Amino acid sequence: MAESTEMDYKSLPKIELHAHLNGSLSTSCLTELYHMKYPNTDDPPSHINGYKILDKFVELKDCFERFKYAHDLTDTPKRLKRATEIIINECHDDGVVYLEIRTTPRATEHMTKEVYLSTICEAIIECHEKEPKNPIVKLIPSFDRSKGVNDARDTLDVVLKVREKFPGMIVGIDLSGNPENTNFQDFKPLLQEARNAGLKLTLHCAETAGTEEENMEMLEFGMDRMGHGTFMDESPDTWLTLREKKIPVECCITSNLKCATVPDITKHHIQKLLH
Ligand SMILES: CNc1ncnc2c1ncn2[C@@H]1O[C@H](COP(=O)(O)O)[C@@H](O)[C@H]1O
Repeated sequence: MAESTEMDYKSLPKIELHAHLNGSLSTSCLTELYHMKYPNTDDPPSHINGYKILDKFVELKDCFERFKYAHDLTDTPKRLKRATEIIINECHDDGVVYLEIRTTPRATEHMTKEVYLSTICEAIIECHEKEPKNPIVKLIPSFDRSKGVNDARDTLDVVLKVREKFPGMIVGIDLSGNPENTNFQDFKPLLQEARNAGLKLTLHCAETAGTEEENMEMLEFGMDRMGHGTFMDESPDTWLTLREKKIPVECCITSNLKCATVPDITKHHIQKLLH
């Protein structure tokens, strides 16, 4: 009988470079966190069924709504730590050998932004101590555009402080969040400051149609990697500049195959990049 030539894709070593922490929680992880937060309750309501995008096509703003229930469940150091551990373990099971987790430091009723970031760093270290075969994990704090520039200012101060406590852990800054009604210009000085401090930059860009001017401004400002770049090919100039500058584009298919965050638009985007 002929030997099976089927490839074991799971065990192939992989790198995962675009994992938003609160966007990478599998359904079983969300369920566990739900029971930690709401003990003695029935199973979570059906909306905790992962990030499954049930509609054929969702608008960008709908995606951001979906993070609210993850944010509700990762609002204490204990649950945030558990969420981090689960992501790392699930990535390990998926054959990931190098993982960059990105996340927006969030102050909640139960923790400051500094505690938020430190908790994740501690979880990363503990995971490695418990299981040295776990992936190498680095952290990329995010500026959420929708929260404005003052929030990002505050975040950068915290990031630089936490970086001192956990040397080698924080490798860059991500610009993400809903770009609607925000202006890239406002974030430039802070991003430059981060760059001067030795942090790499990954910027979500061209997330919606009709932002050619801003896309070019971002390309001219420069970045080490681009998040999504979904509508980048709308103008030949920006498309060419992207290619000339050889900026790697991160396609957010899903950080974890257990989450179903693959909207049609991402598939379309991948096809464009491949051609
Ligand atoms: C089209 N896709 C996207 N575009 C832009 N930003 C996105 C995103 N998907 C996720 N985020 C950003 O990541 C946060 C959730 O993870 P963290 O709380 O940071 O761990 C979202 O609230 C959003 O700010």
